[in-house]
Amino acid sequence: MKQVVVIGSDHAGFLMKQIIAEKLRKDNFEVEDIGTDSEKSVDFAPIAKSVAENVANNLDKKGILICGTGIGMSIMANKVAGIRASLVHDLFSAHATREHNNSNILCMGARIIAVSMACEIVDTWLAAPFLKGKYEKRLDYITDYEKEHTKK
Ligand SMILES: O=C(CO)[C@H](O)[C@H](O)[C@H](O)COP(=O)(O)O
Repeated sequence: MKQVVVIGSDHAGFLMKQIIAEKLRKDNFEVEDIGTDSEKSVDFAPIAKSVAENVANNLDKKGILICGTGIGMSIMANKVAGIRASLVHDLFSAHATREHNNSNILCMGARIIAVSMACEIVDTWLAAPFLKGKYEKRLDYITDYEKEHTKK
């Protein structure tokens, strides 16, 4: 079965999102593009919320969020229980946040890195495995916190 990647951006990340979505389709991923659909100015938070809730409702999926810096997207996405969104602009972090944090959403800033670097980061992040073991125990603390504080 194809790995599903849910992708979203605001206006600042739109062009990078289009290139990454196309690249992922060529690489045989199933891409769910939730917008935005132009460079017209839009708010980042509803898009981040939509991608994060989509991934949280099906943890087999992974998400990618792109805005100018990736910061606003990561702040919003990490409010959703079950989401571990990582702001990444280098290959070491792309690999490490999968191995150590079981990151399920990748956030990037289109005003910070070139598209070629973003594509390399996406490849690295999608390919890296979660190492489990001691890293799983550390994440359990966050999951327990979410369970205690999430309204039912
Ligand atoms: O939300 C952001 C910062 O965390 C993103 O970088 C946005 O893309 C940015 O703020 C958009 O800025 P603009 O002046 O509205 O183009």
